Amino acid sequence: MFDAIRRPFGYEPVIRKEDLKKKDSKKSERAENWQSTLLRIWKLVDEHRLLLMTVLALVFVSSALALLGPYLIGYIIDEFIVPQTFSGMGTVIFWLIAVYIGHSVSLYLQNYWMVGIAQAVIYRMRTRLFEHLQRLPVSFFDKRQHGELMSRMTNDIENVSTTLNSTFIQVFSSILTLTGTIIIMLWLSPLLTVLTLVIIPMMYVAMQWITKRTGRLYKEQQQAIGELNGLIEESISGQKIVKAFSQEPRVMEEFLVKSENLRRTGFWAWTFAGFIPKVMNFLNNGSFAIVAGVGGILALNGSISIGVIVIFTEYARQFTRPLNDLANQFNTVLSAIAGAERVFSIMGETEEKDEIVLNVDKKLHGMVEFDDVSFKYEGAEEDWTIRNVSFAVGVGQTAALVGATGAGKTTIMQLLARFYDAAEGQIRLDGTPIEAMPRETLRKQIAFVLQDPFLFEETVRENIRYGRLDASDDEVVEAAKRSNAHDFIEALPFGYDTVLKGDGSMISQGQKQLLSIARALIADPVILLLDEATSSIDTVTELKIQEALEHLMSGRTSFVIAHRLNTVRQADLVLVMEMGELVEFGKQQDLIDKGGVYTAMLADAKL
Ligand SMILES: Nc1ncnc2c1ncn2[C@@H]1O[C@H](COP(=O)(O)OP(=O)(O)OP(=O)(O)O)[C@@H](O)[C@H]1O
Repeated sequence: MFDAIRRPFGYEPVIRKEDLKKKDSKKSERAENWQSTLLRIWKLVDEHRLLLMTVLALVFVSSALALLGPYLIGYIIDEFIVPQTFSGMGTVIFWLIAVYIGHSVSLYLQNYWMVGIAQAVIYRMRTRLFEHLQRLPVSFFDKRQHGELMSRMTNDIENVSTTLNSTFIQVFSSILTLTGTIIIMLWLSPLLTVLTLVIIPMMYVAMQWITKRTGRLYKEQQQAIGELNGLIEESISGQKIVKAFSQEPRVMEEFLVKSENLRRTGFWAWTFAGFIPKVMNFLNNGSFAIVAGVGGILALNGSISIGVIVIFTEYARQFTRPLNDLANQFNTVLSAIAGAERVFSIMGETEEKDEIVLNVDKKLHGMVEFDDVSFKYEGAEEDWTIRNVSFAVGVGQTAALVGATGAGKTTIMQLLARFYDAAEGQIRLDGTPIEAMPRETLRKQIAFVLQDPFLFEETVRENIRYGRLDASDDEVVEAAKRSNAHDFIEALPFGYDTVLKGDGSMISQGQKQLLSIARALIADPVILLLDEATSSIDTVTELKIQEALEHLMSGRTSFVIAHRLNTVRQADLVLVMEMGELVEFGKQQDLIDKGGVYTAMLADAKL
């Protein structure tokens, strides 16, 4: 595992046989996606058609001027310098200067407008991706590392941005310059043209060899970056857990493995990419030597002029430069297309949609019914996570969910909030199936108070207001008072304006709970989903939380994942879960009288 440390420069090719097989089997799929990815990028760019046409016209002008420059130099040599007659040379030099100035101005303008188009396109892409992420179901986030998604939002979009900013113009101008150069060269000397073009097949073979490797390596490198970012993100956000379990060496070990993987893929990707200009330069110089040598002999014969040799050597240089550019840009384009492909694939993920939507404008009261509900998480090994669960909780009642860990208590709550949809059966709120309600309507009726509530890096005030964004400052304070959070908030350095850093790590677990109760209070939901804290909180805070919860729960239908006997005692109903099934359901006293699973749990002191 620590090979990377022992063998810091022990580079070896990363392409293993099994990887080759894996990638090859995906080849056809990749090619298909490429076309549609390019088409989708094009559609975004095409929205700026007029400006794009202007840019293309300017590229045309600048390419033509780039060809005209060397031609005028050759003309000056042949017409004025060789015959030593200088009259009229000033005018041609004036035009030569004008050509170069025109060339620069058109380059500047095309760049200015293209960057404008590129930034607008990237802005839209980023916004659409982010909007789409907001609408994706919870199950989508279950399957992906946060770092990987971050990488889509940042690296991949950035790669597309680079390509659009500069590569697009370069590719187009390279193609124009190449075509123009070949036409003028053929017109001046077909023989020298053939000699100049001899290098093209060589370049092609070299390019093929290199790009075959770099494309694959770039993809591997992007993947390695995503994995490493994921690990870094996890280890920073879970930093306390890492420390609490003294897992620093393991995290370091994992980091080293992933970092080593990135070093290896990065090394080979950049090494192969770095070959391209070197090989091109070598071939370029060879071609230059051939043109100069053979051109010299032809000039001695008198079959061509000195000016033509100068034009050819200039063109030979200008000729390989666009080829060089094309080769260089190839990698950027490859990684941009691969990035765009990944971005579009996320955009292609199915959003949470409200299919059969009834307009629920009546005031909801909070009667919850589960009717033979079964559900299984995607990729879960068991047949069912929740199986044939049926129960009814009346308006304003409190139901305590009890059961061993993994029994399915949280899943029941997540199904009720429609984070996931039941596979079978029906969940109803006030008699209306929840699938028939817009998710937003449903979720506005529900508030969560979790064990470890998520707080944003915002002021205390805004964290509470998160429950209902249009709540006034007075309402925020009122909610804080009713949830016993007001006193501790007032004692914070800036009171309600104190910014909570790093997910509220500066306040205690109990205080976090109080804030989350205030947030739920301000949302004024019909249904409450609570996960009772298991962590030990000091008695005073515990009492404050209890009191705040009583305020919060009064008059609302509440589901509590109960960890304390006292909570179950106070509940109207108890749901006993065992391996995804509702094994007992009823009043606590009735369950005790029955002497079943719940009684056994009490006897085993599981509560
Ligand atoms: N996102 C998920 N993807 C796949 N399986 C999951 C997912 N979330 C939970 N599970 C599995 O579903 C089962 C029920 O989990 P659930 O969280 O509902 O249990 P729980 O009773 O709330 O447990 P706990 O008291 O530990 O919170 C468990 O086996 C769990 O591993």
